Amino acid sequence: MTTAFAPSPIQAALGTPMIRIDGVSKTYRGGFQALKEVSLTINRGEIFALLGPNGAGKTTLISIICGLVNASGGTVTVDGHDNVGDYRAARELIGLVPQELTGEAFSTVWDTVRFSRGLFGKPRDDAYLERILRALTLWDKRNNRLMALSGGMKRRVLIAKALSHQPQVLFLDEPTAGVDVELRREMWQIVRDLRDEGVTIILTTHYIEEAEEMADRIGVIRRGELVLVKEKQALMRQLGRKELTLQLKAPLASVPEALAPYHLTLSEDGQALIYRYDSSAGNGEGSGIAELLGALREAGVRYSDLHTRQSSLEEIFVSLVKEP
Ligand SMILES: Nc1ncnc2c1ncn2[C@@H]1O[C@H](COP(=O)(O)OP(=O)(O)OP(=O)(O)O)[C@@H](O)[C@H]1O
Repeated sequence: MTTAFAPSPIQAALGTPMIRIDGVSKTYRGGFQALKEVSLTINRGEIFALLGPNGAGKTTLISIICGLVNASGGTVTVDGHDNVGDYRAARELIGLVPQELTGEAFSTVWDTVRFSRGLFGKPRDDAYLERILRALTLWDKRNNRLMALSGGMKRRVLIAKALSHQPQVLFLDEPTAGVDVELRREMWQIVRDLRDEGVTIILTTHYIEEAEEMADRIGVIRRGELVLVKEKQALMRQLGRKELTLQLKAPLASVPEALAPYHLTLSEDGQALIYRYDSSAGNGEGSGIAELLGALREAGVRYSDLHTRQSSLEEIFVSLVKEP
């Protein structure tokens, strides 16, 4: 899908700040503090994934940026427009993809997207709407009523609606919650295509795999605080651990004393030894693997196979958000 979505000038400014969140706090009526002094800059053309356990404050933050919830303190600008003082200009730059389609069951796909565009006061542009429907493979369904669409098609209508007014920033709230693996991959491709056109993407997700697969940067929220913001690659390099698994030729009852310095773990069935090491070390020097293999030989432990694995973002995430 080439240049279906975004107005082209965006491309020129990739990497410059698009959203600035400065000291944003939120205390709900009743006194619950859902956000504490959150500051964050999101750049044009990046995919930013916001992770955090249930109730961490993700939806609150997104709702504040989109102007749906008032912050108790702090400021948000979208492409330089204050999202309170200059609400209309800021909101016009944003497309929001909610989790579920509500309401318009009897409307057709075409009417739905046209209506959404109209809500932003944008002039009618059927050629643009045709392009987005074609890009989302909804064109053949344009005269179908929403209630007659499959779950996957409905998800695409949500994206088409959010894109109908040509936003430069797209928020996706749990974009693939409850969808099957095939559709999930399809949605990921759609999001990447949007990013490639210069649309800035912010997504919340519970699927760590989704962030691992797509995000350029990751922010982790925990109890209303932004506890970490990092490039995904750097995060995985820094916090990741590598694991070497050795499949043994004969099972062991326990790890031999001579191998104690390597802090090996023996699998429950005694058939495999697992060695964990820092992923910033290579496979050679520094990782201790050469020494370990030598020590295994000396201890008479023979193995039939070995493989390495990098810890996933999921493991990193769990270690970051676990309660102290
Ligand atoms: N309108 C409200 N009034 C009072 N408390 C609220 C309100 N909305 C949210 N909260 C509370 O604020 C906290 C953050 O909620 P929020 O919906 O932002 O979390 P979340 O990270 O999006 O969670 P989830 O992953 O479950 O969607 C929660 O403890 C929630 O109970």
